[in-house]
Amino acid sequence: EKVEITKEQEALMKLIVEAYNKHQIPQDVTKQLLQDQYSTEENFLLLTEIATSQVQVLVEFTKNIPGFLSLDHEDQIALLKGSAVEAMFLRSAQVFSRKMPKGHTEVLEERIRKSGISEEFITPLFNFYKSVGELHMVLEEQALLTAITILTPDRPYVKDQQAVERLQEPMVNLLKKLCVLQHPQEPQYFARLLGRLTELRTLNHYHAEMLTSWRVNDHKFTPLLCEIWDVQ
Ligand SMILES: CC(C)c1onc(-c2c(Cl)cccc2Cl)c1COc1ccc2cc(-c3cccc(C(=O)O)c3)sc2c1
Repeated sequence: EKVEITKEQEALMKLIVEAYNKHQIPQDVTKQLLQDQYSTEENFLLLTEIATSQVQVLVEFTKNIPGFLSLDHEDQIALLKGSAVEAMFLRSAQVFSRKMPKGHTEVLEERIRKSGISEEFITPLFNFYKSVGELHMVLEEQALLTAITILTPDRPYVKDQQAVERLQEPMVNLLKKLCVLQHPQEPQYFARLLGRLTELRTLNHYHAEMLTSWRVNDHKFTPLLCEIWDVQ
């Protein structure tokens, strides 16, 4: 039967996409990727600055998700802390899937490869970027997938999981309809998108190890990253 987006789904879509477009890392931060110092230290500092800016952007985007601010305040924090790494993998993955202006893609890859991350994490990290790139997600899908990731009910320390499910479910239903409408020739596209969310969960584990190895080599993070990642 014909797939229809309802008026209220249309309104939800508009809110999520507007929030996603409104909250972006400032150009002057990402433009620094093009500067010419490429030492491991310089790359780490640059990625730390971008990640810090990304967390600020993520918090603002999350506050615009309908219903999020009505959740229990401690649950709001638990959702942000639990999803930050996954949301940043999604965000940085978009850079690799769309051809960034002025070759951001190449310099970002170079800087990530030479930022003190051990080889064992580089492989799964770039496999994920490749698998997201192959999906050629449209902006609506990227925005919804980020909101769905943030609204994952079973994050550690979330008390009222049902309240989070009630916010996540309409987003998942909307994304499912969008996928059918955007990719009619690919019925399994929605399943492939959700498969990326599963892959994101495994990347959380790798990221925890990345943080430990950086800290062992006495790398400093910003106060915001220390707070969201419970380090130092
Ligand atoms: C603290 C730091 C060393 C770190 O620790 N782990 C990670 C990480 C790494 Cl490596 C990979 C995945 C996830 C994490 Cl969390 C990072 C760096 O995280 C980030 C986070 C967001 C973004 C957005 C970018 C980006 C570029 C150009 C354009 C745009 C754009 O949105 O236009 C975005 S790069 C970037 C790097």
